[in-house]
Amino acid sequence: MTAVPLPVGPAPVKRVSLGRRFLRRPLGVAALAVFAIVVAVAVLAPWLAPFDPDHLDFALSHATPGNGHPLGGDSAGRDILSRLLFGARTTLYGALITCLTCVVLGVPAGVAAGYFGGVTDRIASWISDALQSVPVMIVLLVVAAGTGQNFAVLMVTLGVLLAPGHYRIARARALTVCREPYIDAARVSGVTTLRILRTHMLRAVYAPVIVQTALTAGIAIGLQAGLQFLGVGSAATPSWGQMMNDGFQTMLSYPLILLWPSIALGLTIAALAFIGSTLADLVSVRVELPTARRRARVRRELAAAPSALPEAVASGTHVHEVADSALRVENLRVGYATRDGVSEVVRGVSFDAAPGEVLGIVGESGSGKTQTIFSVLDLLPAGGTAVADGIWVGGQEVGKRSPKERAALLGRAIGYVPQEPMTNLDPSYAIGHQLAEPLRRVHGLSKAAARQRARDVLVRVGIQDPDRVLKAYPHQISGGMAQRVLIAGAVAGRPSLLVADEPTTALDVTVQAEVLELLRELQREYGMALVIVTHDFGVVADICDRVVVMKDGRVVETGPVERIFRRPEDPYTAELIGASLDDAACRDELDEAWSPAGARGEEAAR
Ligand SMILES: Nc1ncnc2c1ncn2[C@@H]1O[C@H](COP(=O)(O)OP(=O)(O)OP(=O)(O)O)[C@@H](O)[C@H]1O
Repeated sequence: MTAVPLPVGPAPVKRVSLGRRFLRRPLGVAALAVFAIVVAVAVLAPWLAPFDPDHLDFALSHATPGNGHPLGGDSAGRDILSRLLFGARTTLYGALITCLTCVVLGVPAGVAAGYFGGVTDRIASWISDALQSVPVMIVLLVVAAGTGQNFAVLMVTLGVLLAPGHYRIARARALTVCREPYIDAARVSGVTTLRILRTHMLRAVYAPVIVQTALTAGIAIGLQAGLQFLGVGSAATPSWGQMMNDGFQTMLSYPLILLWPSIALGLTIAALAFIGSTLADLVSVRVELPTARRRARVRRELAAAPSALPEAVASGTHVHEVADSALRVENLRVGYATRDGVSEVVRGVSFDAAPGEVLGIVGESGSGKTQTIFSVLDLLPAGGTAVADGIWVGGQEVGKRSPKERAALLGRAIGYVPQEPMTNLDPSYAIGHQLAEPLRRVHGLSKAAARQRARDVLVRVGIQDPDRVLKAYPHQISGGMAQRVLIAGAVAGRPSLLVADEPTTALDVTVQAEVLELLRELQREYGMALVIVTHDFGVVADICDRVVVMKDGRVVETGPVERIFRRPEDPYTAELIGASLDDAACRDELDEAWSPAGARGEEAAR
């Protein structure tokens, strides 16, 4: 076989900052522009205002727009535009005090409660719950009465009352993050608690806190205007709430006086709400999905890439006729849209597997094994695009079918065993439910029949006490048992093709051997084709008949296991075998096992 020249690795996918992603949302940008104008107006009010906002001119009382007063005059004879511009200052100043108070009190308390838990969490959560049950407006009126209507104190009080919003968000995020393995890693490497809180935890909460702050600012502005409308605050300081109060009293005869501050207030609150919701969208979806146009471009570029098929076929990539294959993949390409074009992660991969055959797809981390398999299953992550000359399952072309039709193959024609047993079982449901539910939904079995089939299949995969396991939750069984459960789920529907993605990586050595043996037994018993993805040539040696070696998204070599071990044609394959089987004793055993007189015999070697 001729070695395929290796391409350079795929271009790294650039991470786009939150700010830049925000600027791609038209609604968010419009809201930000409105808010920026309000801020600019507030800062530049002394220069922009045509008149002193407190200057009284009785001739201007209830004046309609015109005569140098674009928005007219209020009931006391003051220029409405000037008061509106200065009112923006009061409004934003109040919102700023409230938001700062929320952040300063709520975020550290939430992070500490989530990280330390126990008494800290209980006390902080109790205070937060107590604050939430307080009637905000009444407390503000009492504080206004007690402090001589001090505006700053009122806004700080409002911040204290709204701080539970920030607290809850920071606590929830901290609770999730503090269980992450990288936090444990930081702890064991001697990083101080203060540093972990400052770096990892605050970094994790900052995005949702920004969202919450934008929403809180809107709420604070609304409540502040409500207080001013009720007459709280100094009459000497222009504010939108006071202006609304003035307009409200003359609403029927001079409606414009009420209209201007209402528009200013409405626009500012709406802008903050849209900024908040756009940020919330961006924070919850960290990876931006390419638009339909970019996706179509990726598809075109992948399709236009030169085909690797003729050489691959010539070198024995396909050894079965289409009709005789359980799985056949021809010239598969997978790409992701990047800012500079397309990052191609699978580049013209072709292989096939016959019923009853075990095919290993082997390669180092990042070589494209999982992307290849996920393309077959139509489970590529959002943003990934697969293009192929053909994908056949059981002799039927499925690559051009709709996503719904592809999904219908899973659990019926194709079974799938994932890499991480624990994370693939839902902790909220008992094992029995998780096994029986797909049998009922996909195969239409009755509840009792599905449960019986689930029990039978658990027995078949070697679970000693199936009745206990059926009732158990995932955290009550070991990793090895969980993998057996997933294998049971994958074969329960009697698929003709079983795909296993690194099924032993998360298990210890003894359990690995048992799981491989089980897969081999089931594959023989049900006559399935088994496609097993692995980075380990030891696994290939254990159970595979043929192997596809991948690197940088391409097939570098393919052939029967015996031949590949004896005479790897590509230096990369030799290197990979050496890295996996560096124990001389093991190698000797393999050599012996694959001697012409060995168990599998010369006949199987091609
Ligand atoms: N969502 C994604 N967006 C962009 N590139 C991706 C994405 N997922 C995977 N890739 C890239 O695709 C390439 C192949 O990844 P793949 O997961 O198939 O590797 P692998 O051979 O299965 O390795 P491993 O065993 O470590 O999972 C890698 O370079 C990876 O960075």
